[in-house]
Amino acid sequence: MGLLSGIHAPGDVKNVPVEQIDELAREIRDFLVDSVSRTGGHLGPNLGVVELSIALHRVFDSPIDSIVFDTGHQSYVHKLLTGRHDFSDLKKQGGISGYPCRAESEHDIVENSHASTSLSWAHGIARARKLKGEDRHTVAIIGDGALTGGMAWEALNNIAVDRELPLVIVINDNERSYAPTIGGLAEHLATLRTTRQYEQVLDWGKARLQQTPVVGNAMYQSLHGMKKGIKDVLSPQRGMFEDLGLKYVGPVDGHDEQAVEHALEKAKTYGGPCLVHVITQKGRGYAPAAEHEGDQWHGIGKFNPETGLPFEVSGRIWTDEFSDEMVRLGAQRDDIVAITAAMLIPVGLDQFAAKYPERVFDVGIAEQHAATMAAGLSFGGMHPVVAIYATFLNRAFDQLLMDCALHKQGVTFVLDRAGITGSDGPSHNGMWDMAICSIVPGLRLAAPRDGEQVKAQLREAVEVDDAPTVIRFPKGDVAEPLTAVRQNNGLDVLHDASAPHVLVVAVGSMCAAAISVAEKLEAQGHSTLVIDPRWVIPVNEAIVEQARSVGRVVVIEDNLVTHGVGVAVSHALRSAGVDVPVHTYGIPHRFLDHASRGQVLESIGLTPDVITTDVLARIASH
Ligand SMILES: Cc1ncc(C[n+]2csc(CCOP(=O)(O)OP(=O)(O)O)c2C)c(N)n1
Ligand SMILES: CC(=O)[C@@H](O)[C@H](O)COP(=O)(O)O
Ligand SMILES: [Mg+2]
Repeated sequence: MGLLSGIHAPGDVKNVPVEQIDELAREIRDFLVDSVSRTGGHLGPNLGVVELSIALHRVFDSPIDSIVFDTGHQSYVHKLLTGRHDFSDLKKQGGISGYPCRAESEHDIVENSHASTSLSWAHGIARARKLKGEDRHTVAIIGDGALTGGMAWEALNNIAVDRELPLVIVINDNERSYAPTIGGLAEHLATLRTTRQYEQVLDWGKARLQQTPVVGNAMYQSLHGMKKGIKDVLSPQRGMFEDLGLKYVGPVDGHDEQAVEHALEKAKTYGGPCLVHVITQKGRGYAPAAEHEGDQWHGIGKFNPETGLPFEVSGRIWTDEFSDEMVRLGAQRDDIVAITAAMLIPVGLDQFAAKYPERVFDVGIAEQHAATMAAGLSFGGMHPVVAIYATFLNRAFDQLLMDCALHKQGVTFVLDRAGITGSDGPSHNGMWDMAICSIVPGLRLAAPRDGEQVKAQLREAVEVDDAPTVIRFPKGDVAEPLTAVRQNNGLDVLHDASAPHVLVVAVGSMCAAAISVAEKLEAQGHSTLVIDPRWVIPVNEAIVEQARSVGRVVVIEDNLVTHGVGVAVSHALRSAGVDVPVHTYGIPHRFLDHASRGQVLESIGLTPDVITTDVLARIASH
């Protein structure tokens, strides 16, 4: 690995002779395929931005200039070009993050992996530079998928009138989120791409005709006269961005490094907000990725680089339980519709979509629109199921509160990746959903403990037509079935005790851990009853009644501990005058570094051993 091993900082990128840039790009692609084959990661997006990233670091001067990546999953090449070459522990505990990370490098700015924020970040940074009179450039790189997020358009609306602001916006247009990008914007970008092909055809035609003796030049002139007409047909309104007041450069072949450099230089010297439309291909240079229909290896596990075949075949995951039950529900009720925010396959709606294509809506990376569109669908007599990752519900909180709950609309939110996800870093943990849902009047939230409960609770949820309902479950392999030993006032008893001293309230995926805690406490002489309320928000009154006859209550949840179910149970007991100690165990009130789910749970003490030891200590203290 010649050239890449010599790249320790952006200055080294600038010093690569032009004629060796293609070799550097080849080395980077070889590195990405080889390294990610051993760790897994976002191979497709990063293979698509090799030339773009090289050009960015040759035109701009990071960290004097600020390079802001949207979502950040496509920043591996940027990391390589800023001297970080050890990807052996990518996304693992203590290893390099899969997203920009300020602790790793002064070249990294936005760590948030929630899409569509880069333009707002860049607007603020550029405006600050201007106010301070600093001659520093700001460039944002936003994907065509992230550009479907409403926040990006809030930013563009503001940036467009900031006409003296030196700000470059690169649209990395690979026509994909996971699946092909949807909506009017995607169609407009396609029109611009067509224009590019049109221009190339015209340039080709001009050259040929002008070489044709006698009639050629006359024919070219008449064709040129038609150009306006053809162009209007091909791209009736090339200027959506220009109509906003933004300078538009492109479309540019994103794999022609010199062309990208030229366009970036043009944008950089423009002196005002300038948008560079770069056409790239996800998975570029590695056929198994580039030719993968589903998502062009947006995110991939370990694989054999020779064959492109996966080394890991995942077992049945929580998502599969939801996916299968949605198909069954869809057959029984034609009012059931589904909404995804550009993640049809990852959230498990692909089967439902295959059977009922007219009843699935992919709204792009637009969770806010998804939530309120669902309110509208409900008002119109449908029962929408909004399937998103738990962490992305944060973005649609006001729509959940003020459109779904205030209007008592029967909308079901299915939150995948709830709780600790781990390897995708702090902004991907689904640790806030039960906190924000707990303050929504009328909302009902269920946390299934296994696959059977996912199916059962989904069915119960879609029966509710006068309030939002939420089902939340974690990433990865579905839990072993946990059968209740008996029912008690709507509570599933998972571990029984005749005269319990301790009542453990187990939430969702923490039920197995709760049973283990009970067994350990009983080994120390403390009889313990474990219940799974199933529907955990609002607090089931039966918990309050059960708590009247015990010495203490323990609540274990895979959610923010300071604002989750535990706090709600404690409040319910206080309000009912039940004066027993309540010990809550969950995720601490801080952002968590990337590591595996198991390692993070271990690091925060959300394990049976640590919980048991703490409960025993509290019993001993009073
Ligand atoms: C608010 C939000 N919703 C969903 C996601 C999940 N997600 C991660 S990357 C991605 C697709 C991004 O597409 P694009 O911006 O075009 O980048 P590309 O992967 O094509 O480079 C999505 C939907 C997210 N990160 N943030
Ligand atoms: C970048 C992004 O938001 C997702 O691609 C993220 O990597 C979630 O991946 P999983 O679907 O593996 O949880
Ligand atoms: Mg894209």
